[in-house]
Amino acid sequence: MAKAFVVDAEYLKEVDKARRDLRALISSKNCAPIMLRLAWHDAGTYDVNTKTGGPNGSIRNEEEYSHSANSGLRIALNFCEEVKSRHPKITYADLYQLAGVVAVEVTGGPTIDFVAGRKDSMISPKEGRLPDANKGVPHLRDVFYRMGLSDKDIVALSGGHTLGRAHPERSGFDGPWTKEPLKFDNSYFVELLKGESDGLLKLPTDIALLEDPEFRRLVELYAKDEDAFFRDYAVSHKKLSELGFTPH
Ligand SMILES: C=CC1=C(C)/C(=C/c2[nH]c(Cc3[nH]c(Cc4[nH]c(OC(C)(C)C)c(C)c4C=C)c(C)c3CCC(=O)O)c(CCC(=O)O)c2C)NC1=O
Ligand SMILES: [Fe+3]
Repeated sequence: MAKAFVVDAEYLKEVDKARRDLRALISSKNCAPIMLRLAWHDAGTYDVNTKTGGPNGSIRNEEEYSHSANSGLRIALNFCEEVKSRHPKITYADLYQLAGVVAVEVTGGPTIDFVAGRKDSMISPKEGRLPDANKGVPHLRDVFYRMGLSDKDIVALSGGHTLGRAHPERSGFDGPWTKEPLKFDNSYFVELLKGESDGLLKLPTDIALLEDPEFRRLVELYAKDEDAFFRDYAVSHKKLSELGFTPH
C-alpha cells in the first residue's frame, strides 16, 4: 500500500520550491523533451480496468526504467534526483509530473494545471503497456483506451512530439519531428500534413494519425489553429498526469 501523506501548506511550499528548481534546471540543461517523455512514461502505464500503474513514481524502479521502451530515461531520472535531494518531501510521483508540466511551460507551451498529492509506489507493471511506435491505428486506440483516454487525447498528446528527437541507440528511430525541437508549438501537425520533408521524423504511429478520419480531422484542426491545440493539449496532459489519482 503506498505511504499515505498529507498535502498541507508545508508540502505545497515544497512543491513550489521544486517547481522553481525544475524551471532553472530544465532551462539551463535544455532537457525539456526528455523530462516530458519521463513524465509520460511514468503515467502511460495506467490500466483503467485494474487501476494499476499510472503516475506513481514506479519508473524509478530499475526493473521499469530498464524496459526497452524507457531506454535513455536514466538521464531524466538523474536530473530529477538532483531536485529530490534538495526537496526531499516531494514524492517522486509528483516530481516527475511537475517536471513534465514545467518542460511544456519553459518551451512556450500552454500552462497546465498541476494538483499535488500523488503517492509513490515501487510496484512496476510488466513491460508492454506503452504504445509500440511501429504499430498503427487499432493499437493506438487499444493502448490509450486502456489508459482511460480518448481519440482527442491520442491526437493532442502526440503533439508532444513538437519537442525533442528520437535517438537510434534508444529506439532505433532518428531525428527531430520539427525544425525547432525546443519550441512547444503546433509545428508537429503542420509537418505531419506536409508529408516527407527534409529529414524530419515521422513514426508509424505519427502517420497513423492521418489514416483514421477522426484522428485526421483533429490533425487538420491543430495544424490550422494553434490555440485549439494548446487548449486541448493542456486538458489531455492534465488528464494523463492524473490517471488513477483523485486530487483531494
Ligand atoms: C502516441 C504514441 C507515441 C509513441 C509510440 C511514441 C514513441 C516515441 N516517443 C519518443 C520520444 C519522445 N516522446 C515524447 C512525448 C510523448 N511520447 C508519448 O508516447 C508515449 C509516452 C505514450 C509512448 C506521448 C503520448 C508523448 C506526448 C507528450 C517526447 C517529448 C520525446 C522526445 C524525447 C527526447 O527528445 O529525448 C520516441 C523516441 C525515443 C528516443 O529514441 O529517444 C519514440 C519511439 N511517442 C508517442 O507519442
Ligand atoms: Fe513519444
